[in-house]
Amino acid sequence: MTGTPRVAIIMGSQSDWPTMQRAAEMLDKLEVAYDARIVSAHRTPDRLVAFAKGAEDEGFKVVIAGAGGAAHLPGMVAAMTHLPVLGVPVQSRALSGQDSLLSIVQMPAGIPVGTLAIGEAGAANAGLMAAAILAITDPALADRLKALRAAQTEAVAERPVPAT
Ligand SMILES: Nc1c(C(=O)O)ncn1[C@@H]1O[C@H](COP(=O)(O)O)[C@@H](O)[C@H]1O
Repeated sequence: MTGTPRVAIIMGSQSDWPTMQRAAEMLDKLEVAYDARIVSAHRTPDRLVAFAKGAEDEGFKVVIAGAGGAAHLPGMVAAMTHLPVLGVPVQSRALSGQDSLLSIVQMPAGIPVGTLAIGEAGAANAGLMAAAILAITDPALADRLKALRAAQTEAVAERPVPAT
């Protein structure tokens, strides 16, 4: 997707990309430019601070942050930017993503993270949510969002195909 990226997709590790790719695919479908980066509160704290403090100046309007386990990334980014931050709990092996979910969703009042569902569905919905936020001031994108939803509705059969 060309154009200045309006959405930043950040993730704590390369291992999160198969999940976070669902957000990227949704934004591709909706023709929304994004930039995907690996940023970790734990392993690359300086990169985290530089990203979060500079995100607005870079032209981003929404941040999607995915992390697993002790998922401090979304909350730490939210602490350092006024941009809306959408958190995606990546499914962890040890605790199936319950740890990721709880560490992202339980923010103290004053620093919000819009938390999505665990795993790929959450990542896809984060892409949709980011697009919906941008669509408030972008009528062409709003039309593309409506068309995508209509196509999704159209694709649902009224009756199930008999099991073989
Ligand atoms: N939760 C975080 C953060 C963070 O919150 O900053 N940085 C990495 N991680 C997570 O560690 C998990 C395991 O990472 P590795 O697969 O690299 O060992 C990943 O799901 C990542 O998001």
